[in-house]
Amino acid sequence: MIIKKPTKKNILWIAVVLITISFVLKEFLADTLITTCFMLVTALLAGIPVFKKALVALRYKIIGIDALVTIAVVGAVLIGEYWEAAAVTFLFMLGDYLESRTIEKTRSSIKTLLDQAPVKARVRKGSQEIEVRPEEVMKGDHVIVKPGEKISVDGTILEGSGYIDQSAITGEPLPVNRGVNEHVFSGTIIESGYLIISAEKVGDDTTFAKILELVEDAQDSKAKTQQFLERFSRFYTPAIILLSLSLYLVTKDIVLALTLLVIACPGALVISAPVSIVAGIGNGARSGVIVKGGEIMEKLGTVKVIAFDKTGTLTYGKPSVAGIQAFGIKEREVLRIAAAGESYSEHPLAKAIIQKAGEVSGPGKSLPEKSEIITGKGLSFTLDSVRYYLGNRKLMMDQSIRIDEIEEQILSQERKGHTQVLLANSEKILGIITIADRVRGDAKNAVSKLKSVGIRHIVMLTGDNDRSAKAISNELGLDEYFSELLPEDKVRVLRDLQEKYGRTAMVGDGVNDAPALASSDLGIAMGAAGSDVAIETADVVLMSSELDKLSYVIGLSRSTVRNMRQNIYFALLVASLLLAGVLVRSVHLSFGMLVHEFSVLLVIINAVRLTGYKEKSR
Ligand SMILES: Nc1ncnc2c1ncn2[C@@H]1O[C@H](COP(=O)(O)OP(=O)(O)OP(=O)(O)O)[C@@H](O)[C@H]1O
Ligand SMILES: [Zn+2]
Repeated sequence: MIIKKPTKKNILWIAVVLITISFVLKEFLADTLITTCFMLVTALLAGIPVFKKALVALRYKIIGIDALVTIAVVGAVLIGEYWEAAAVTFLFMLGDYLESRTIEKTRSSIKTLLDQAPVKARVRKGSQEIEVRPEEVMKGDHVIVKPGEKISVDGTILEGSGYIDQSAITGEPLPVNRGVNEHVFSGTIIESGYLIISAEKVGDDTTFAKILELVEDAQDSKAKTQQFLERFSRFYTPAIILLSLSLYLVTKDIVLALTLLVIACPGALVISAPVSIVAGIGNGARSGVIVKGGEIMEKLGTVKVIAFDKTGTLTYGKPSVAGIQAFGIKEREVLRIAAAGESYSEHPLAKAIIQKAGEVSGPGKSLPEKSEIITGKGLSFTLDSVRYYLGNRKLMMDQSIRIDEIEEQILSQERKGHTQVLLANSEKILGIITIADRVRGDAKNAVSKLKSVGIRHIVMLTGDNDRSAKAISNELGLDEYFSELLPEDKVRVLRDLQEKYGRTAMVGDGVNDAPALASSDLGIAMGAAGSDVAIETADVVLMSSELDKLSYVIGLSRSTVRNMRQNIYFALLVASLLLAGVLVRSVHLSFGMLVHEFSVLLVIINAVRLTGYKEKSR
């Protein structure tokens, strides 16, 4: 016969039976050999795991809770307090079991995430469709997804379109429409429609896998408070042993000394901070906000200043050409030259110009012979042996190209919030391309919500011109704006803000603002789904581009910190009450253990409340 290793739960049940029999015997038979035997067996059954753990901890030079309990139990047995020994070990075991069950709850959001992981994929091989596991899909495979099915790779749609529930990645509750050439993510569900996707990232490289990994790491990383508590308990437990030893030497009361050992277990205190943080981070992850660890969770709640990048963050970052003016050449020619010049640029302005040129004169365009990007100003390039300059007024001034005749006109467009891209040869201005980007629909609301949660100073940093920065700043009701900044200027401005107002968070989209994100007290990347750099460098990652998530995550952070404090104070209170009780001799060994385990449980249950945190709607 093969005996299966009994589960924790089964051992617990056996212990329940044993302790009940012991109790009945004790009450009705008083102290007989049988009674004692039952008590000892209970203590042994429930005590051995504790003893083992204590030994393991000792090997790492840690005297922990398990050691305290072991000493107390062995002591109780030695002085003939068998019932106390049985009761203490049983209660400790029960507490331990309930603890691990409840802690599971605070991690439940990770489980929800895990449940969303795709389990199968359908791949087209030749004319056949075969079903494989997601990790077997190769880059470049054509993956087929039907309604109700989960997408198993990150990739681009080759054929078809549909409504996709992206909540697993971005936390956005509403499905989005995606069609040919658009990007889709693993872990999302296609609600209606039919897609053929070219797999670009598979297995552990997908955004979904990255999120999971981040959340897991985040839950392990320790908050300051938690580190402090751990250091504290490293000295605390040996101190308690010394204390109860001296208590014994003074009073000669061994029961008193042993009781002190048990009730002084720092159990509730040690887990008070981590359970809150795990629950808080989990809540965020479910809403598409990844807070990378406890320390950041603690910092977030105390942010005084929020600095937004403009392009792509406060605006949609999808500018389009709103008008073209030409001086001495055709408008089409201005566009053609500009588009050729932008060929190698990744700048959103460049994309707008190239797109417009494509619409006007169809695909197929010329490439520049030499092209040079001038950061924060634009670029210069050579096309058909002519040297051109394309960019803002600063660029033209550097080249001593006169702009006074068109100055008034440029300023008036800029006051409307538009960006003016100027094209010139080495002598004069040839054209002006007016480019408009729209402010995000939820930006204004997000800013006022941030004010209502008490952010003192909200500012915008941009490389764009002063007039359009001002227009947007006024529209959104920002406290201040800084314009015409080079990337290194953004870093400097952030430092000034930090000095003047305190902890500063920088919100960006990760496009040309990475240095700023990295140098602020807290870097918050948004719309990060799909952008690995942003996901990796930022401290807080908003998977979607919903700006409202900012006030939500600040509220969450404050609730988490409050929850953590409640737990710590509660644990300290219980510990000191028990200590007082022991010293006036009204708390017994097993009762002390009962209260102690109960307080641990309450601390966890308090943290579980956080998993249901929602932002109050105003
Ligand atoms: N490729 C380009 N083509 C034309 N103009 C450019 C180009 N790159 C930069 N510029 C000019 O330089 C300015 C500053 O660019 P920069 O990339 O520093 O900021 P931005 O991305 O436009 O704004 P933000 O800082 O809000 O993201 C732009 O507003 C534009 O006038
Ligand atoms: Zn930017």
